[in-house]
Amino acid sequence: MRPIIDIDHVSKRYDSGTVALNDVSLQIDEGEILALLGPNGAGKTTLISIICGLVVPTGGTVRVGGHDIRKDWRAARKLIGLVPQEIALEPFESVIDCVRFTRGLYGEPPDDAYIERLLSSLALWDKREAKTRELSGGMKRRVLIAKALSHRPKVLFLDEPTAGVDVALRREMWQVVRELRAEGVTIILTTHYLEEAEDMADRIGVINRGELLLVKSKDELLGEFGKKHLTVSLYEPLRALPAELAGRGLVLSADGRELGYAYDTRAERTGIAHLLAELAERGIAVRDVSTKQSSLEEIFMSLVEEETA
Ligand SMILES: Nc1ncnc2c1ncn2[C@@H]1O[C@H](COP(=O)(O)OP(=O)(O)OP(=O)(O)O)[C@@H](O)[C@H]1O
Repeated sequence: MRPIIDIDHVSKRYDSGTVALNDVSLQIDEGEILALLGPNGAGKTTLISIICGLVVPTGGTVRVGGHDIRKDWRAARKLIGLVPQEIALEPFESVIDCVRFTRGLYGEPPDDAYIERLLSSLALWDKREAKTRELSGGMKRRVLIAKALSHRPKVLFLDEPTAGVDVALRREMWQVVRELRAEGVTIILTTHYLEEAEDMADRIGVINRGELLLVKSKDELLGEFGKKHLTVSLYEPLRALPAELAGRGLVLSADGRELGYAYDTRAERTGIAHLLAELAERGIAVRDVSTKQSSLEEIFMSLVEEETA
């Protein structure tokens, strides 16, 4: 299957000299939800802005639906909707006019039946005649989504759509996103809420300092990096790891009081029973054991820290 978005060796150096993206390549398939994670200033908005034609890359090419975003920008942009980070709406315009207007900007003929369906699906139909300044923050965010979908794009970018939004509303927004995906819209979102990415995304991309560190399916990421950690506290500190226990991935803490062991919960044999038996055999008395599952948050932090180190 041809990807709906093909990002090929894209770089961006702003006039200030900041290198916001360094040789990023990424293919996004039709119908998937991709979450882009990364700390502040990592380059996420720059990447989205390049694909949407708002920022010009200093290197590389981007194709949307096979159309080069620079040479064939009109066709490429028709396929894209963007929900920006900042809420910017005309305060005295009605909801319906504002959505109709955006559709017109894309050169699409009026289609009130579609606009009605769109506003209804976003629970905005009752508010269609309200001026946007009369809306709550959550409603305003939904108007931004309606605007972004007014020309029926195939790809929707959501740049931190739930930043500063309360928990109930966040759930509501995610319901909207799920429904869009069910209709076949490809969704690329940036978020700082890792549980959101864990909950929603099919694939997760991690960006740090302008580099795409990895892109993996969420299950693969959690499976590969999402190990469980066993910590064994010892009665007597060890000076060093006994030679017989070396080479098994055991780590002795600096004070010698704890043995750390990472294991894959999906493995048939985790090796824990064996390990505890061997400790007992060597007369190493165990005071306590605890286990912990690594979350996406820890995986993310370890990737970013590893790269920064
Ligand atoms: N117009 C600009 N001119 C100069 N530098 C910029 C411009 N826009 C962004 N940058 C810089 O590029 C880098 C990447 O910024 P970007 O907004 O893409 O990051 P981000 O990952 O979206 O961050 P956040 O999570 O904070 O939104 C930052 O160092 C930022 O200061």
